[in-house]
Amino acid sequence: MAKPQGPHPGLMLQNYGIVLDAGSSHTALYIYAWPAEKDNNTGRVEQTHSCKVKGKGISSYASQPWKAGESLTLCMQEAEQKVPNKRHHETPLYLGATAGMRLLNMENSSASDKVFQAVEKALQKFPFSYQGARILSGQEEGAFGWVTVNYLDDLCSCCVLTSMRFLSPSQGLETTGALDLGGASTQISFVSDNYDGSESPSNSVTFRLYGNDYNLYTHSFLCYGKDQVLRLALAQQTQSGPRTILDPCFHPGYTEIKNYSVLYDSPCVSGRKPQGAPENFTLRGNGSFGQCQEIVKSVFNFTSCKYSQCSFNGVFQPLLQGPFGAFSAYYFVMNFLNLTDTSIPLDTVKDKLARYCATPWDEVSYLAEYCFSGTYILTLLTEGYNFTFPSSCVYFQIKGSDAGWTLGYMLNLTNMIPAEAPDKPPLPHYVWAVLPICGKVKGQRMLLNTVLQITWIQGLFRRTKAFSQWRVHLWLKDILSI
Ligand SMILES: O=P(O)(O)OP(=O)(O)OP(=O)(O)OC[C@H]1O[C@@H](n2cnc3c(O)ncnc32)[C@H](O)[C@@H]1O
Ligand SMILES: [Ca+2]
Repeated sequence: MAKPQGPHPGLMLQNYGIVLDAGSSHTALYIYAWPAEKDNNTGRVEQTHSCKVKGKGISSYASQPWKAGESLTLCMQEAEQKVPNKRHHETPLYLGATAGMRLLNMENSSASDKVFQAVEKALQKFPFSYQGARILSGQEEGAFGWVTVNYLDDLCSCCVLTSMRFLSPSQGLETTGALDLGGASTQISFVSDNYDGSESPSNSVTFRLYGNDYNLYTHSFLCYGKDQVLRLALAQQTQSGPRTILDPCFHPGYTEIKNYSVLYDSPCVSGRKPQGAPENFTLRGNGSFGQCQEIVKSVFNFTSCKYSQCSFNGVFQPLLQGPFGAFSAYYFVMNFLNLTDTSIPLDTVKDKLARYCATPWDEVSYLAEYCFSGTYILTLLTEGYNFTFPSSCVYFQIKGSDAGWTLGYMLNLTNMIPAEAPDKPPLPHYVWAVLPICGKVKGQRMLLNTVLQITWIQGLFRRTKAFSQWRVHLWLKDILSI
């Protein structure tokens, strides 16, 4: 007699979840799917589709809020096509806004409310199970980015660190830090063995792993995303209200007329607008990496630190402990500049960047900001966070599914982080590049048992209503096969 056949794998019932990442520079929609038939949602979550919303981020529609809602329509229609009809009503739909809306809310909270009303109205027209739109705190953005990176956790499958990640004699696993560089803010999140969270509780997310308490350190620097930091650097150079500046972060021969009001129209710089400045100034590039780095350094404050150690601006940061996955603009910029090659030492990276910055504008001719952005990233990593290449490991995502806070956010809100070890690899394989060299990782290694389970997220999360229900079971890939 023929054996009864199970369902064809292609016909397996899937559950879906949709998250809209309303960033400062643009909005992106992500669809995630996981097998519906698994008990307790233990199947692996995969990103099945993404859609980049045309136009700028929703915070740019402050003066025409209805357009913020309209801007989402095409991607939402695409989502309607991609999620099977019969799953629409059960598919949760979330929108999380980050630094652009944080800034708008600081500047004009009623404008921010109107944008949210317009967005809600637009999203509720679709047949999904709408679960709300809100601004994420910087800590949430950092912590969910970290959850995503560690959930994906395919980080080292293609790089030299594979064996290093399982170094401990007791077969422990080291978690992976997360570095996110957006347009308006930047996040750093990692677990450091010698950090118990007491020195700076606002940077601490405490969680319990198999009977042991661990602390995630996370900090979000508002105004230190790459677009806002460019404003900070330009504000630095226009304090006397000049008509022309010679900017070393732009290519020789580059010229642009900049409007003072537009430049200073952001809470990151608005308090510093020079009195009596003319309407416009002319920015002329002179392409000097060294001088550019001096300007970029001047937007960091290294003078005050009331803790045992700080990154910058008086913000506590424990001893770095890697590896780290760097995504968003870290990847866009370093990939564009061809600087993700694992074998390039830091000095060579600097030489290459110096040559790029010095390239005349008529030989580059588009995308003027990469000299500035590359210089900012190197300065942020080495001077801001104190990465000591080549003794630290930073990986730039170079392909595969998108890393970011959205997956971690959805896993949390749907109580979906699996309670059992995954039975297949997570999202399609990540490929990461190492910059510049993966060497000895500083600090002790975190020792975990064969199964890593995050249960209660306490500390910061316990203090916020959104997290009062947080119960996470995070199983990291490969652990059972160690
Ligand atoms: O996190 P926040 O600060 O809210 O901002 P965001 O979410 O909009 O920020 P992104 O990571 O999407 O983008 C960061 C920067 O990279 C730029 N960027 C976004 N997508 C890009 C791409 O595909 N190629 C090159 N640059 C990109 C974008 O203009 C921003 O300056
Ligand atoms: Ca972002």
